[in-house]
Amino acid sequence: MTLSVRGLSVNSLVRDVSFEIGAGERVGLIGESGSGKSLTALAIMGLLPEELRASGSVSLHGRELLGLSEKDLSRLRGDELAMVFQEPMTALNPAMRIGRQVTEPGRIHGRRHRAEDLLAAVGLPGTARAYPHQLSGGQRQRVVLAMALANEPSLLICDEPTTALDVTVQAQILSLIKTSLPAESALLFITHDLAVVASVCERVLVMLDGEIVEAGSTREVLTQPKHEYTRKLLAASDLEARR
Ligand SMILES: Nc1ncnc2c1ncn2[C@@H]1O[C@H](COP(=O)(O)OP(=O)(O)OP(=O)(O)O)[C@@H](O)[C@H]1O
Repeated sequence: MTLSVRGLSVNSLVRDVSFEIGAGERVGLIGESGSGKSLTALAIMGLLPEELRASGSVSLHGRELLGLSEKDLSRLRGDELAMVFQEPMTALNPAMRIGRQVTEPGRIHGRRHRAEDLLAAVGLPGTARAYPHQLSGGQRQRVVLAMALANEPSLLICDEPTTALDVTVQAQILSLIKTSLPAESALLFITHDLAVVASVCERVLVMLDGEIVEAGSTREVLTQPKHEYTRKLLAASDLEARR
């Protein structure tokens, strides 16, 4: 199993969360704002703010991550573990050329990549000498994806990666995630958009008030939701209208 989360709690904000993601599996995590999706992701990455504490177990290929030293965690991040956030500028250095930024994760982890190759793979040939402010929001998110995927992570976590982008660009980024993620990588995709889950994920977890209240195949959960909260989420979405 690539990722195994067992009884994960973050203070009392996330409670007793358990799920697994196998190699190549794409799993959605949905739920309303404040339900604990981001804290779950940050706990897996070892990036919780100092005042919060995770308990339970998070293991990657059988190796326990909770309690690892910052040094060991930073060795995993950008290599085995990668994360893409909603706002690409949070992951980019405004004063560094794009080409150098995309090769940085490789350099840190002792691998050499050509910036041009990484950028071409995300549809941005010829941009290596640009600075982030010279790119559009969608192009910046492509750069972040190029960085996240450079070392072919075992697990990629995307936290609302398209929410800050306009609709046409959202579709391009989603299709890029689907096509450029290595076949063996596990994906945890956080979104509030059920149409996105339907297009990207084969399984989905539904979070409410810090707990997972429903889990199953995307088809099952979106067509025959068991939990009342999932039914409400579906009723409130325009998923049918977009089909
Ligand atoms: N550093 C913190 N200290 C205390 N409470 C926090 C902290 N960070 C987040 N919370 C609270 O934890 C709960 C879960 O937050 P989280 O960001 O995981 O929600 P979310 O489901 O990702 O929401 P969104 O979709 O808005 O990002 C919220 O009630 C939030 O206010």
